[in-house]
Amino acid sequence: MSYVIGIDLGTSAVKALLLDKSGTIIAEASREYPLIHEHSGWSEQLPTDWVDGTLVAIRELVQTAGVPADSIEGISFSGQMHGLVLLDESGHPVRNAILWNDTRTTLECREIEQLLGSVLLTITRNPALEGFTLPKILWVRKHEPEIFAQAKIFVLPKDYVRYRLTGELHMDYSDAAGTLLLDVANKAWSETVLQAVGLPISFCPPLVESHAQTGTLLPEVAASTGLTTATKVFAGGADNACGAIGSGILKDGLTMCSIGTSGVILSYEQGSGNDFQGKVHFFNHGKQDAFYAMGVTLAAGYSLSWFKNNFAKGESFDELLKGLEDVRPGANGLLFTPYLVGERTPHPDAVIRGSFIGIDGSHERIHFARAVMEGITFSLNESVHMFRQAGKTVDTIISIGGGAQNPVWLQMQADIFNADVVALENEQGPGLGAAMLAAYGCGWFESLEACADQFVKIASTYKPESEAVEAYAGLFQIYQEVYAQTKGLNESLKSYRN
Ligand SMILES: Nc1ncnc2c1ncn2[C@@H]1O[C@H](COP(=O)(O)OP(=O)(O)O)[C@@H](O)[C@H]1O
Ligand SMILES: O=C(CO)[C@@H](O)[C@H](O)COP(=O)(O)O
Repeated sequence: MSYVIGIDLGTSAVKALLLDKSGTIIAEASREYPLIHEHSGWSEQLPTDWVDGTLVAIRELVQTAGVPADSIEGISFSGQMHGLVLLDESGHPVRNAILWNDTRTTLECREIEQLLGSVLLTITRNPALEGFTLPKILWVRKHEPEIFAQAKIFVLPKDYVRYRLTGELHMDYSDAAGTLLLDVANKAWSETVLQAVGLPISFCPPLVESHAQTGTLLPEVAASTGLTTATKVFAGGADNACGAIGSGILKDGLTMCSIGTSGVILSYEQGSGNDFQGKVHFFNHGKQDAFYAMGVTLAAGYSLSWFKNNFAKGESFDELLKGLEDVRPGANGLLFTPYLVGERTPHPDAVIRGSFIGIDGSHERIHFARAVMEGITFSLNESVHMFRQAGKTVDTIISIGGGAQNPVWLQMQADIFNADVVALENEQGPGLGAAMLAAYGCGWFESLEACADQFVKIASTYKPESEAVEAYAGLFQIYQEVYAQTKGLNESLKSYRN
């Protein structure tokens, strides 16, 4: 038997899956790592934490699986998007990575808009948003010139890990699309954008397809993980592109909901023709020459983790959420907006922060937990709503990510989205997508679609229930008002944040 490994370099943890040729998951391992929030709106991680976590997770995976090392043919990656890793001449990071949910770069976004005007949207298919990579590069250049002077090239999180495993530097199109430096439709670094911001093309790594082989494991990596130097390493993709592959979103009409640290509603696009005018992100897929559009909630799973860490410390999610199904839709009049680190879709706003509206003396912790989950799902519903307004049919949504582990949340998604919500046998779509890229890259299948037929396994479908759909339709309208009503208040509160 032959095997492949999929690594999902998430924001909360790295998760590794080992699968056989039938798409059965043989073993799983994961390692968490911390986020560093030095100031409100800042979010960093240590690139070495990602590498250490990945090596330990692979070692555990290989030991648990107990399969011969030389039967593990390939390995590939899914990675949290947009995070800036600056490398010096010897390939060492010159500072911490600045992550996708770091919103310190509002001024740099305005600068990019001034330099490029409407050309930016035409080339990169996306507006300048704080989370994207280019504004982070400009921020470091402006605020840390001595550190920036040491930087010779930039990569994204999973590219750095892959580099440390193989010694080779590459970036795939699906992740490059989130940098704001890629000509998305033409699949090339944009000389117009690079010139406008004064960066040389040598600052950008070579581009490859997500299923392309980019090397094999270095001897010291093989030794420390229990793999061999013959293990083929494939580029991999952005976590949302890989999530789409891992949930079979490989043709028009299919939609995915992912609740990880962030939350995403993603819709497949066969060509680059559809123009959403920057209202949703438009990126290259991990499937060659395909695309996807998506709306992003910055603090989706993060909002629930924040709630658990502060009000249920030491408890598991299952303990915190016990009795969730006994609270009716609307959490007894309590509404939450998940703007803990600002928001992206539909309100690109780095200053807005979250609210609980309607706190009542009868509310207990479980009402707050339900309100948090409903608020996250309402935020995602804004993206569903936008896609429907753009003429897309959204009647079935494949739900993945840590949030898909709770059946009450899956039913809540069906009721709020008013669509069938499909759960897979394993919620780790990005890791599965990464493993599928390795399986396809190894030549096990003639297409990603053929691989999906074998690997993507549906567990259950949640149907919308009419009474809850009606209740949520009314609550969603109230939810939509909270942003405008709290925007000014949050602007006034900004100077009190540290
Ligand atoms: N048992 C659970 N029930 C509900 N939500 C959960 C559960 N376990 C994890 N989550 C949610 O999933 C999130 C992590 O999802 P994951 O896909 O692993 O994130 P990432 O890829 O960003 O590291 C957590 O922040 C939490 O909100
Ligand atoms: O910024 C985005 C997408 O544009 C995020 O979706 C990141 O890619 C992080 O993903 P998770 O860690 O939440 O999976």
